Amino acid sequence: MGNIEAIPTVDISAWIDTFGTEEERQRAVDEMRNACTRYGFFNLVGHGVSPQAQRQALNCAKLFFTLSEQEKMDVCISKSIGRSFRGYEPPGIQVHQEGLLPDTKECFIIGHEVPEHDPECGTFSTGPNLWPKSLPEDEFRIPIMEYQARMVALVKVLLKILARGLPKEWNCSPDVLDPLGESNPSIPMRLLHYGPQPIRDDRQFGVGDHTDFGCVTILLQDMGTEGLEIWYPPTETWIPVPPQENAYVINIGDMLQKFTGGYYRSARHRVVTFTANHRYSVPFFLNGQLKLKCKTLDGSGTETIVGEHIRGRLLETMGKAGEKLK
Ligand SMILES: O=C(O)CCC(=O)C(=O)O
Ligand SMILES: [Fe+2]
Repeated sequence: MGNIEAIPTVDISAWIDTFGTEEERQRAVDEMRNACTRYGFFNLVGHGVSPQAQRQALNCAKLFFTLSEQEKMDVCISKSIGRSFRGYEPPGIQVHQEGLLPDTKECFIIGHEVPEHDPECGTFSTGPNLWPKSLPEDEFRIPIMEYQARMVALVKVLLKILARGLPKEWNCSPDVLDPLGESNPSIPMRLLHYGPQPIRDDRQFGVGDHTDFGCVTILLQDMGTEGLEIWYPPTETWIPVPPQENAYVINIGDMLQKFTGGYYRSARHRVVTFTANHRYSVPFFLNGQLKLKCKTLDGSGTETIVGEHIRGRLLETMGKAGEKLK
């Protein structure tokens, strides 16, 4: 077996530009299927999101983490309504594996904006976002919500391509994955910051070895801040996934792996931060429509309710800070 050193790159410009030919669109389907059945990860290019929009999202992350401890704690997750799970999560909360220390990352979580008067407000992952008072709207809230809308549009295209890549013999409709991204799906986006960790400790990571809980993750990494690695079982090695200019890293999560009976892989990954550098990244997670009942598409019959699956997985990692989700 050859030396596997990099995840594949998939170009979806034929699905974004109206002049893409059928042959080019099918090529993107085939490439994405290969990437998702084999690695569960790929670099995405030709996605149509401008470099300016990407830079602005990262700048919002950098801006948030210039706030003082007090300003960050003013929008702490514990202040979000019910189980809506929005706002600032301090470092040292999530633990992904027994024996590992809690993640060093700190993050700010933004979801679908649901007003307080909505009857669903306060249910899991559903409610108003928390916005820091000291950050001007046009530098923070507005660009973030614009970027979120871009991510929703992009993930809908990815669902179309992934649906077309499913095995022919399953006879799935080309729209079979669409409901995951419809009717106000759960779409947490995390502005992430990893502080430097100059002293190496094999139990301490930026984010410890884990799989994502939801369906599809669209990850934006800041150039020059390496650290993401994915586990590749055939060679039993960690493959580094360095940031690429203007690209995204896409990965499949546990919910889509379940829905497709394991056809698309939810791969283990982690963020190694044994460096003196800061790292910023912005993952957008399509968890899916929380009430949706997903019966395994291969016909084997197992049914999973998206919201129950996601909340259960989150609770496993949140320790005491997860009390509010119970
Ligand atoms: O920061 C990253 O590159 C990845 C973070 C991650 O894996 C996650 O938040 O699930
Ligand atoms: Fe992840």
